[in-house]
Amino acid sequence: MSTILELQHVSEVFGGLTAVDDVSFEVERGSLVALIGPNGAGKTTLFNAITSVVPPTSGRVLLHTEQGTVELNKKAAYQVAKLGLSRTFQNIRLFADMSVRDNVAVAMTSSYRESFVATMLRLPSFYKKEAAVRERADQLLADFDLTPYADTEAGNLPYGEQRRVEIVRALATSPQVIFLDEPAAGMNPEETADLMRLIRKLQSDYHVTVVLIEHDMSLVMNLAQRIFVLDHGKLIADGTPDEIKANEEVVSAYLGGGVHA
Ligand SMILES: Nc1ncnc2c1ncn2[C@@H]1O[C@H](COP(=O)(O)OP(=O)(O)OP(=O)(O)O)[C@@H](O)[C@H]1O
Repeated sequence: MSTILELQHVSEVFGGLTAVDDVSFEVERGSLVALIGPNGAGKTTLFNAITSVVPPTSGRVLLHTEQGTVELNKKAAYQVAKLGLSRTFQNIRLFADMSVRDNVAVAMTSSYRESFVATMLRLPSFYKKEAAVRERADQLLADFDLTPYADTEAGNLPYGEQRRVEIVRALATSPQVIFLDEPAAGMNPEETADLMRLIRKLQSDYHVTVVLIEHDMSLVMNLAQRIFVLDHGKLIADGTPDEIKANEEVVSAYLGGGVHA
């Protein structure tokens, strides 16, 4: 196994508040890991720091690829996305008035970029690329049982389906790492079970490294191979689900008596 993502002493300071405090850890290529911790622990802030949405105040975020190592903290968010990191947000950010297919296709346009001239003149290559984008979007929708909704406006879908579309859209750019911010929030048990199958598929069929923030401990303990625990911005534990469940500091900071795994 090799490391794909490495955080070295990452901190994020907002005015007088240290939201992420000297966090270092490594994520193995192809693994499925979770970031957990109480409300306000700094989980979303850390996602924002890794993906350069809000670059870290200090520390380094390294992406190790076959071509070499890239320092993500020196890149803009769009460059980080191009390097193969994609994410979903706590609040769903689909284009509500666009069809499900178009939501997925739009995400792909950056990887299938056609020249301005070819687009304006509608040259044959433009139509070829358009067809390729549509074909791949439809393939992804089929893989994730979303074909019946392909022509539905995304905003009209039930909540759980919208979340699934968002994850499939994040996958459309063929990322190396996907970051999911509370994917099970607001889902009923049936939707959560579907979501767990979807997340497993990202790893098993698409070989994507998955990093997720989640408060649903049953989902986390069942899915994650490794768990990182944040509390007040600090990494207080890092281990397998069994190690985390047995960690007294984690139990008193976060899990309490309520781990239903
Ligand atoms: N842009 C910002 N400016 C100032 N403070 C911020 C900013 N973003 C986050 N914070 C603060 O940083 C801390 C960490 O917030 P963050 O949203 O990362 O926590 P979280 O672990 O994701 O919480 P939750 O589980 O509730 O989503 C909080 O105290 C929050 O108020």
